[in-house]
Amino acid sequence: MDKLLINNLTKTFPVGRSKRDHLTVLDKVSLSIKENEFVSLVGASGCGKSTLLSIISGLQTHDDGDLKVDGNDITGPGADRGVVFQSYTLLPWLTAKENVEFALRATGRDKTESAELAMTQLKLVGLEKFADRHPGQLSGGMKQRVAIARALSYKPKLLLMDEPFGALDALTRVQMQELLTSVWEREKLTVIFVTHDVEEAVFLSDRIFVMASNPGRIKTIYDVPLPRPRTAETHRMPEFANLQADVLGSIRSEMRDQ
Ligand SMILES: Nc1ncnc2c1ncn2[C@@H]1O[C@H](COP(=O)(O)OP(=O)(O)OP(=O)(O)O)[C@@H](O)[C@H]1O
Repeated sequence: MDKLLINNLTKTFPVGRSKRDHLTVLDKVSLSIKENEFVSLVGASGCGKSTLLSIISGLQTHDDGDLKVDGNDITGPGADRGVVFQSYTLLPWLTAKENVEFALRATGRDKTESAELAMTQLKLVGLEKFADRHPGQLSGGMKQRVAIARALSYKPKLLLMDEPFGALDALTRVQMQELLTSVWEREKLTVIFVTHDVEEAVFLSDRIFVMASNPGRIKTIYDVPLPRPRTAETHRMPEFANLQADVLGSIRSEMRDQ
């Protein structure tokens, strides 16, 4: 069954003073993503990856086309979708646990249930010992783990991630990729992951969607037939390097055509 179905999605932004001047950022984007799939969106800067993710999250509206999660139209943000951005977006005056609790309270859970669920989620990302720390006392990787715990706390089945590991150092990034893969497998999530890092996309994904720019659209879809679980060994497989080169070539050829 399709977890997400998008049909002929179009998005424009007004530019200039006249109402008629607009920039078409996404042009008739159609795609479907199956339950429990891990999909990455890659493409040149400005091709519309974040806009597409933001429309799926319900934080931005679209002009035309249909979007459905589990067969239901997307009309705004909802607890069926969790979102993690590159910037940590934690509330600095709340502890790690309180940040997660805050999101849970917003979905209508009472104080006791929110506190219990928040600790369960922090354990899931290995942060139970840091529950009482404030964001300013946590490393970048830890903050991003809190953001993942928060996004998963109300049990969404579709997780939307926009460059979530972009601000992390290389080693922490690898650790976070492994953490995400294990959470994805355990929680049977469907993930849409925006990244500039093609190696990261190949390592994590079942499929990679390369987007083209001006206007943004899906250019090529690559299957990633690498076995799971993926490990450090996976990076050394010839198929890994070949696929990485193909995806990079597709992005570069698109940039040359612009
Ligand atoms: N609120 C807005 N108003 C006008 N134009 C916008 C707005 N938001 C985004 N755009 C434009 O839409 C296009 C797509 O932007 P978007 O951020 O989705 O691209 P992206 O592929 O995520 O880029 P990057 O990889 O650099 O993050 C860009 O040309 C951008 O300037």
